[in-house]
Amino acid sequence: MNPLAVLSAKEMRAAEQAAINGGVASAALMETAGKQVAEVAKQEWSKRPVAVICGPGNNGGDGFVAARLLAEAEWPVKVVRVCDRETLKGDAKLMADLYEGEVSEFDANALAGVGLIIDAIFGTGLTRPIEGDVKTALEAINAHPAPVLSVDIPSGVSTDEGAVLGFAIQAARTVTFHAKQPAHLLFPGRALCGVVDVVDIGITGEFDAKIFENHPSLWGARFPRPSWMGHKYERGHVMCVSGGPMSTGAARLAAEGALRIGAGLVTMLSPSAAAPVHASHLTSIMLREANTADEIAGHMQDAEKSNLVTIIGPATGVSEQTRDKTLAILNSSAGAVLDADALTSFAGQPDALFDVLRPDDVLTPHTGEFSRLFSVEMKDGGKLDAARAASKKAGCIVVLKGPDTIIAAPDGLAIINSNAPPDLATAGSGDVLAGLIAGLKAQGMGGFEAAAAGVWFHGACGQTIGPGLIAEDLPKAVPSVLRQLLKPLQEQDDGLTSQQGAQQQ
Ligand SMILES: NC(=O)C1=CN([C@@H]2O[C@H](COP(=O)(O)OP(=O)(O)OC[C@H]3O[C@@H](n4cnc5c(N)ncnc54)[C@H](O)[C@@H]3O)[C@@H](O)[C@H]2O)[C@H](O)CC1
Ligand SMILES: [K+]
Repeated sequence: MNPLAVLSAKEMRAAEQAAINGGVASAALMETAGKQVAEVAKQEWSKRPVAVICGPGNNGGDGFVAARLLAEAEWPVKVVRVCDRETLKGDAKLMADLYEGEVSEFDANALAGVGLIIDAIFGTGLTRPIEGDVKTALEAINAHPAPVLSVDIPSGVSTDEGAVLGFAIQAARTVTFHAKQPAHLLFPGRALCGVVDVVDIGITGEFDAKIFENHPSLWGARFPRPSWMGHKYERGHVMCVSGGPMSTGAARLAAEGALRIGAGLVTMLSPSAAAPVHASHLTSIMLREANTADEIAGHMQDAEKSNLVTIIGPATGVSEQTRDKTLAILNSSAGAVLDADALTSFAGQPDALFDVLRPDDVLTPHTGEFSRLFSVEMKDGGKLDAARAASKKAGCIVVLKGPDTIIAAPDGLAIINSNAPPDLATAGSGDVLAGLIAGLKAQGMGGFEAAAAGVWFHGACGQTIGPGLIAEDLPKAVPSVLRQLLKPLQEQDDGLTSQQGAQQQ
């Protein structure tokens, strides 16, 4: 299975069942899961009194295994149950029976003197909000100074959404099995996991995953690279529609993003009144006047020949005019990246936009713009489903921005990004992102991959700069990230060339 695959709770159960059908004993999976938890505890922490808190299901079963193995390794172990003994069944009961030490019920003294807490209360089987005695136990764990190692997922976090169901554990580290689940990548779940270790428990076989964690290995092979014999006209053209004279910076940030990521030509389409402002800033980016939707349409005419992709939205203003300009782009053969005001200009009449979007167009809303366009209220944990549903509804690629940006395609595929530092939450940062995506699309990447690669680049540039970052820094950081990304790909090429040379000799 692709190591970047992200499985839902249901898919995880199906993968587990497939392994069992293939001849692996379910108790063996649980034994390995518990063993891996104990191994992580031993690797990460020195020997110390540990409390293993076990819940009613198989997550608790993993906890009993970890407790037995840590006790065998002579750790002082205390097992505390947050359920009635009778509720344990199947493999969990078997593992509870195999644990020979004392098991107590959770009370005020349960955590006295412990230096590590293993949270094996709930995993993928959490179905309802945490309340009552269980909540009291979770509160006591969070209030205790010892670090928490969560089994599979911090108890209280919903696997498929990363939302807190009533109350949740704050872990220092989380050991999960076989593959990550959405909650390990989506906030607030991701922050509650601490460091996530994905460990092998012996589940093999292919799985047709629909969700992936963003990484160059998903799209690196299709990432554009300049060739020796190529010229700028083969590297695509990005046009960027500017706002008025007092709002030109956003479009310039987008244009710079597009040029830095490698688009061969970038042109600013500016209202006449704003053209002098741009003229005093732009050097390698071309400047053309375009005041109306018709004039924009005129610039789109040779779109196919130059592989033109047009960005509209950054500070273009929420207006009928922006709507008409957007429609002019979508009714041409130019590709489109629609951001900010271009999206909000269709709030209340989204079908006028959805009817003309093409599958490869890219929308890049932040949560507020998304809610306005798709008329949905965003709740904690609703993001992944909302982005996938929106992509289907709009019939194009949707990039729902945030600390855990989702890139969704109409066929249900989704990528969750995980490399964005919080420093990226700054004015103009999203404008650069629109430019990066358009620049990659103009160079021939499909909308979905261009969006995933653009989002990853944006995060990597943010990491390169770090604290103090302003949006103007992002295009400047692109070359160093490009160098890092293309180096291994270049080495692969060099390897191939030398192999071919050897074969020819
Ligand atoms: N995926 C794998 O291949 C493996 C997973 N393992 C572990 O198994 C758990 C999932 O186990 P499951 O029994 O399905 O669920 P839980 O242990 O999370 O708990 C279910 C249990 O809890 C009750 N319950 C649910 N919500 C609440 C609530 N809010 N309050 C009280 N009680 C609640 C529910 O009724 C059930 O009784 C997975 O996470 C892994 O840790 C295997 O061990 C290895 C293979
Ligand atoms: K847990």
